[in-house]
Amino acid sequence: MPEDKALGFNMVTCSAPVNIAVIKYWGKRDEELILPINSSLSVTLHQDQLRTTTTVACSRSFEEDRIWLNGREEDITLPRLQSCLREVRRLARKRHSDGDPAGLSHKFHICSVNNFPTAAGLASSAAGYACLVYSLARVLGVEGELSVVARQGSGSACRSMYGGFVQWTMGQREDGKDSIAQQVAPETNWPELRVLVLVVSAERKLVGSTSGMQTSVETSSLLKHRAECVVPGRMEQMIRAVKKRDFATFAELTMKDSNQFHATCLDTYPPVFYLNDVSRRIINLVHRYNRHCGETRVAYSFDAGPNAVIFTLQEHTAEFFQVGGTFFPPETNGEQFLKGLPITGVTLSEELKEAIGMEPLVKGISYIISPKAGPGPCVMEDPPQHLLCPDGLPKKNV
Ligand SMILES: Nc1ncnc2c1ncn2[C@@H]1O[C@H](COP(=O)(O)OP(=O)(O)OP(=O)(O)O)[C@@H](O)[C@H]1O
Ligand SMILES: C[C@@](O)(CCOP(=O)(O)OP(=O)(O)O)CC(=O)O
Repeated sequence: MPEDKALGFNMVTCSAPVNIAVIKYWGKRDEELILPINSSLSVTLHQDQLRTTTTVACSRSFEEDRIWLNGREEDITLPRLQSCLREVRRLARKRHSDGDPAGLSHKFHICSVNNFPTAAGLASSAAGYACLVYSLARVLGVEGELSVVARQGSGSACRSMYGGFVQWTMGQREDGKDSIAQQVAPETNWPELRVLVLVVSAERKLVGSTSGMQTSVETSSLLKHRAECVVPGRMEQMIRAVKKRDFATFAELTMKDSNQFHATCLDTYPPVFYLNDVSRRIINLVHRYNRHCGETRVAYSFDAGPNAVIFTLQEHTAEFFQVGGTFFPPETNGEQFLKGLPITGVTLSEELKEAIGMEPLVKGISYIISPKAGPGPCVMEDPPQHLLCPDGLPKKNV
C-alpha cells in the first residue's frame, strides 16, 4: 500500500466477524502452532451486530510495535500477537522479495475495539485475531491464504477469515500448512437461517478456552474418542446438511455436538464447568418446544461459557422470541432486552405454555442479539472510521 503523503504513514481500518462453531474445536496437538485434534465447522455471524474493528498504522517514525485494545494499551510481547506480526511480515517479505519492500522496516501501531464483551464466551479472540491479521495483511499489501496466520493468534480465529459456513480442516502436517479454513457455503446459501444469542452472563469466565482444552487433552479419554471416532463423520454430515439447507439434520448435529463438547469438559479432571442453571433451563426449553411442535425448529449451542446461541428459521423466529421472553422475562425494560429488535404481536397458546411447563425465571437472560449469517472481514473505506489519530495514537473516544 503506498504511503499516505498527508499522514506520513500507511493506515488501514478493517472489521471482522465473530463465528459460532456447530462442530466444536476443543483440543490441540501443537500448542504453539495451534493445531487442533479435530476439524470443526462454524457459522460466521453478521457484523451489523457483533464485530471487531481494528486500525493498523505502519510508519518508519514509530519506535516500536504497540497495541491498544478497547481503550487500553496491551502487552505487544504476548506470544500469540508476536506470531501474527511475525507471520504477516514474513509473507510480506516473500511477496516483495523482487520489488519494493515498502513498510517492512516499519513498526505498527494497532488499535482495536470489540462492540461486545471481551473474554466472555462471545468469541472475541476469534474476531479480534482475524481482524488483526486481515488489517496487517492489508497495510503491507499481502494477499492469499491468511487463515493459517489467524489460526496462530487463536484457533477459532481462522474460521472468522471467511463469511457464511466455514470448515477448519485439522490437517496432518507438522508445520500446520494444511490446517486451514475454507468456506463451505456463502451466507447467501441459507438466507432463512436465523441466530439468536441469548446473553446469560457477559462476565469474564473462570477457565479460558486455551487452558480448559489443554487439561481436557491431558485427562479426558472421551475427548480422544470424540476427536477420532465422532467428529470425522459429523463433519461430513454437517457439510451435507448446510449445502442442502436441511435444518432438522443441522439442528440435531449442532445440539449433539455442543452436548458432547460439554460432556468432555465434565470428563476433564478436574472438571471444567461452562454451563450454568440458566443454560440448562434453555436446553430443556428448546427440547420441550421442539417436542410440542412435533419437529426440530430450534437448536442450541454453547461455547466455553453459559451464553446460548440459538439457531432457527425465519418463520419460527417471532414465536421463539416470545417463548424466550415468556420463560425468561426481562425485569423491566423489554426494549433493552431485545436490543431494539421488533417485538412482534405473537401470543403463545396456553397449550404451548403448558407443554413447556417451566416457571418463568426473571432476568435469567440479560439480553438477546439476533444476527444472521454474514460475510467475512472487510476494509472500511471511510477514513473517519480510523481509530488512530494522524499522530498514530488512539483517538480520545476509543
Ligand atoms: N479486538 C481484539 N484484538 C486483538 N486481540 C483480541 C481482541 N479481542 C480479544 N482479543 C484477545 O482475546 C482474548 C480473549 O479470548 P478468550 O478466548 O479468553 O475469550 P473469548 O474469545 O471472548 O471467548 P471464547 O473464545 O471462549 O468464545 C483477549 O484477552 C485478547 O488477548
Ligand atoms: C469452545 C470453542 O469456542 C473453543 C474456542 O477456542 P479458542 O479458539 O478460543 O482457543 P485457542 O485456540 O486456545 O485460542 C469452540 C470453537 O469455537 O470451535
